[in-house]
Amino acid sequence: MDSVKSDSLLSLLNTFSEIGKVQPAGFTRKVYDDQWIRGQLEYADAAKRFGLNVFMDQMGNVFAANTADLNDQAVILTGSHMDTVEHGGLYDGLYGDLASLVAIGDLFTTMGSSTVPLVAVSFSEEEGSRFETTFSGSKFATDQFDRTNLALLDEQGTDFATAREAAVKTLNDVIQMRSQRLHVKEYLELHIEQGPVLEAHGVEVGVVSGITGQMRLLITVNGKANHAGTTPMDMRDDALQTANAVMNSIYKALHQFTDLRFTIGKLNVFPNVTNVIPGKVVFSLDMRDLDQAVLANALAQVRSICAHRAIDIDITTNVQPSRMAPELIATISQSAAELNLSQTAISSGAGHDAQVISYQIPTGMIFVPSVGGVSHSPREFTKSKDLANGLAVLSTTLKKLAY
Ligand SMILES: NC(=O)NC(NC(N)=O)C(=O)[O-]
Ligand SMILES: [Zn+2]
Ligand SMILES: [Zn+2]
Repeated sequence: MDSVKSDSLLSLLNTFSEIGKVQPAGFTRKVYDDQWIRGQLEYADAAKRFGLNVFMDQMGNVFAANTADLNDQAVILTGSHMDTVEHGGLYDGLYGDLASLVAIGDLFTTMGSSTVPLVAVSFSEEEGSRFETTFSGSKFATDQFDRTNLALLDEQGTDFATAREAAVKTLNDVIQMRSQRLHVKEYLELHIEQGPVLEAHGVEVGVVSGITGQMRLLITVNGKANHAGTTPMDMRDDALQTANAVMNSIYKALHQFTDLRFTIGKLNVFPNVTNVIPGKVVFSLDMRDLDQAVLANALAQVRSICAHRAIDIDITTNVQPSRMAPELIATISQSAAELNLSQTAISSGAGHDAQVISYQIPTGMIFVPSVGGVSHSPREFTKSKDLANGLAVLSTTLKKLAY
């Protein structure tokens, strides 16, 4: 595999190792914040250096095409997301984001225009780390975005619409707006595995077969805030005590499922003061399974645990499991074989833009190993050799599909 491509990728990753860097370690680029804007601008600059044609949409998704003249043509789209979780790693999203750009830029430099136009994309948001909505970039690009999400507030009380407008305006000073939706024929996404399977089996490339369904709930337990010293124990309505009982029942009930993965990862206590009985508790519940019926059953159990109490359940994410397109699985697999890389079929327990896009457009995904299976952590790491392998598979696949 040629080193020019992987050198460009490593040098771009190096540039981005300053964008959104936080102390003591890791990266935080939440959608529309200053570091996110910096990232999208840097992405656009890199795309221009490759001679690609850069444009954006109203959501702040940034695109780079290998032709200036797209019109209505069906294109092949490839990319990932610019946003991170709070204190995330360098590679989640950004790897596929930058590798797509390098792959298309390099093919354009060495082979010129393609028969089917190639477009790289840096999606605005996938993680749901600023607002309680996920995949808003890829959903917008495929007309699946629910506009009621524009009213969602972040923790500082800024709404989605206002944050978006300001960021998009800044980007639009240097990136041209294209209001016409792209006509996408096929979508490809390269991503780190974020789990331990490839490394454990000593396999270089994962050809993704499907992506788990995902349901995220916000559960609000209501009680009555009152004085910690004067309110007798049998006369209080302590929201945290109720939440604690409910969480324990949820752990117990959901542990009965065989494959379900569930996490209570967020807990907010109000007013969160030592000498005040908690008046309200909000906690998250993230549930994943490849079988939608299992998720529906788990949800029913959670609802029954919460019934007859002052509890509200808000479903903030509900994405169906998805299958990658057989013909793209075959092409990716063939590319890996031609490059003499070891490969395996793998399903994804993480959600991806590829997931929501696959509901509408034939989609394929490529994974490379994550050291120690660590992700959503500053300790996330993928070796340069594996980064280069993934890029080579993506590039070979794009060449087969578009030239
Ligand atoms: N690739 C990801 O880390 N995705 C994450 N984010 C979404 N939106 O699924 C997740 O939680 O799995
Ligand atoms: Zn992630
Ligand atoms: Zn990701």
